[in-house]
Amino acid sequence: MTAVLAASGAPASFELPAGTGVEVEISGVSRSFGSVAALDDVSLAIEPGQIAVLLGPSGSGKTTLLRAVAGIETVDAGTIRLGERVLSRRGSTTSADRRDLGMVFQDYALWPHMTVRDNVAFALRRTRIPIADRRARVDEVLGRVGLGEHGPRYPNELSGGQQQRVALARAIVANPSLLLFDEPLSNLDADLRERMRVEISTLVRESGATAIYITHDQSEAFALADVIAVVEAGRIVQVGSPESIFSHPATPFVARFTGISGGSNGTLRHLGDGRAVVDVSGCELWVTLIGQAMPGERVDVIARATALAIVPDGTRVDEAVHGLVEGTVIDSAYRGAGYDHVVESSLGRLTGVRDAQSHPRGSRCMISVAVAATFAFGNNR
Ligand SMILES: Nc1ncnc2c1ncn2[C@@H]1O[C@H](COP(=O)(O)OP(=O)(O)OP(=O)(O)O)[C@@H](O)[C@H]1O
Repeated sequence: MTAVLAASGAPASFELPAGTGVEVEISGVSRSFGSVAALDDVSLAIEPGQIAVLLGPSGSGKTTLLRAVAGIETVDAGTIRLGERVLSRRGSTTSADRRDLGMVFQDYALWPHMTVRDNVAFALRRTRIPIADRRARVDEVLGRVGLGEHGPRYPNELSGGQQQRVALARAIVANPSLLLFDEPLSNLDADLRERMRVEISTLVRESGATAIYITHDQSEAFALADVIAVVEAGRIVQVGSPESIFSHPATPFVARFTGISGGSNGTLRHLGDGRAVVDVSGCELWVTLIGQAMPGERVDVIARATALAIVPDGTRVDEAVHGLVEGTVIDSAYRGAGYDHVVESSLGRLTGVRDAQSHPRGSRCMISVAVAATFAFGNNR
């Protein structure tokens, strides 16, 4: 497969043989540390070649799950199968170096006393690639990540982004069937993070490997994933495509963790087809209903920022598509393509409310609220 590098340095082409991604099946996995249940009956199936992102807050169990898949952590219950082989079960763990995987860590984890070339070559020590061919393979992959000239250097002579590229080269050099990423971008600044995210996505997809990637950054998760698993307190609470999680978050936690503008409590008035009318502080709105609720019940109402826009007074809307709420502008911030406002409204304090023009602090405004991106959750959610 021919690929063109997008990293720093001159563009070049390289031939990388595509590996074959492995199917990953995690079934009923639990792992406790003392009284802390880091993983509680976790199941997840990942198809060959997919990028699965584990998205969750700090302490939710993402790293423990990734380490269990890598064979660095044992499991108390359940199984982890990679392809045909069950590699983890209670009392039995196949070690990481016999799992045909590459790993990229947040802190790069490079050997400081080895050159860049030797760090990458280290991953080939157990492969069948003839020793005489290894140097060429290492240089090819270093070129692929934009570090063709950096082989003789030591890690402390490289920037953070370059060190992470070395780690990436080391992870892919042996063409593993599974790649694991433990928050690989969190030590990089915002601009570099976005570029490296694109490079990782391109490299992983070209390699053909299956990948599991953990992050607590929802925009990174949405940009990278074929499938997202949202992790909360040791459990996977929703699995789906980025689109399905965005449009149908299973719980208020998932909605909040995947980006909201604001929300409030309301009372459900009428039920429609997957939709409902809610009364929020005296204002009636059509919303998307998640789960079950009956008229008269209290519901959590949450709006994504994409649901909201400031509209001129007197705007007429189709209530089945958009509702209207009134609010007072608290703040206005210039965002290049327009302005984001913070507005106090009957739907609570809303952030990221867009308009092409700025509205002064303290002014009244009308906000249109898209039904498709505003959710009501019944009490059972
Ligand atoms: N070796 C350990 N000994 C004791 N407790 C642990 C150990 N490893 C993890 N834990 C606990 O298990 C829970 C899950 O931790 P884990 O590191 O998997 O979460 P995480 O979602 O990866 O968090 P972060 O994003 O902060 O890395 C936490 O409560 C953590 O304190």
